[in-house]
Amino acid sequence: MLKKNLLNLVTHWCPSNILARDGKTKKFCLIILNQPITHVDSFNRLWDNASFRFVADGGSNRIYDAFKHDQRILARYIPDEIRGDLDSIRPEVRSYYESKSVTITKKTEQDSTDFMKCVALLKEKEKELGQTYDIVATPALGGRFDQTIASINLLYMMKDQVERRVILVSDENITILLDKGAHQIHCQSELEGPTCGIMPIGSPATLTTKGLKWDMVDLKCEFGGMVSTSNAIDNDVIEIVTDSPVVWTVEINLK
Ligand SMILES: Nc1ncnc2c1ncn2[C@@H]1O[C@H](COP(=O)(O)OP(=O)(O)OP(=O)(O)O)[C@@H](O)[C@H]1O
Ligand SMILES: Cc1ncc(C[n+]2csc(CCO)c2C)c(N)n1
Repeated sequence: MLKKNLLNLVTHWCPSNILARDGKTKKFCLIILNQPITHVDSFNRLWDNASFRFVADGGSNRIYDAFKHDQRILARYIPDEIRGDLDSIRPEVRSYYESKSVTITKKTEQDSTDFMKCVALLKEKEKELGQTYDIVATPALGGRFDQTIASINLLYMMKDQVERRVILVSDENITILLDKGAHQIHCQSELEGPTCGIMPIGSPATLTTKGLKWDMVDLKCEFGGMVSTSNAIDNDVIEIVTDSPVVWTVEINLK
């Protein structure tokens, strides 16, 4: 390891496990957001690897539209629950999932997005089950910029929940938040890479890394100065030490 934090703790990550075909990933709850499902292969892998599948309001239209060409295929993608303010789900989509006995719950608070309402739903389920699940949300990022920032903000809101991880999966990327401290990211070349980025979105961060094409040594990164974009994985294990939370993103590359 390059450097260690005061407690000598290193956080280990292998986020691309969620896309593995062998289902070796830790249990997670998949939350489907309202963006087009274009990469069906990665969507299928996430669906199959998930323990629960919750849909944020208009995300239901996206599943329906992606698979409606074949009723048998459509019937393979029945979520556990649809939740949100329900201003986006189309009537025929609602009827379809109601006919499949899916619980559809309306929540109208005006301070939380429908993505956040699905996170609240998971917390309710966890209380019942006495177990915590990681969260994988897809298709996340892209589309409306305010929604994209709301999803990144959710990573920051959840960062102190040390028992769970939150992973955003967009068409081309896996994105997570690394809290201040030392991290090892285990990369799988059959699932991800080569391009990656480390972005100090919440505040400036001083970074030391090992395993990247452009490594950093005590380098201050900040908006208005250096932000490590278009970097590349150069080793199976990436080591990162940061004094503030940073966003890690890596390109999906299924082989
Ligand atoms: N245009 C978009 N770009 C990126 N993400 C989106 C977009 N629209 C929706 N989402 C994500 O999908 C979730 C469900 O979307 P929904 O169908 O409720 O649309 P919305 O009513 O515009 O969203 P919200 O009510 O959460 O502001 C949102 O909470 C957000 O995380
Ligand atoms: C300061 C502030 N800015 C924006 C909103 C609006 N808003 C944020 S999340 C949400 C729910 C969307 O379904 C809405 C309407 C707010 N409440 N407070």
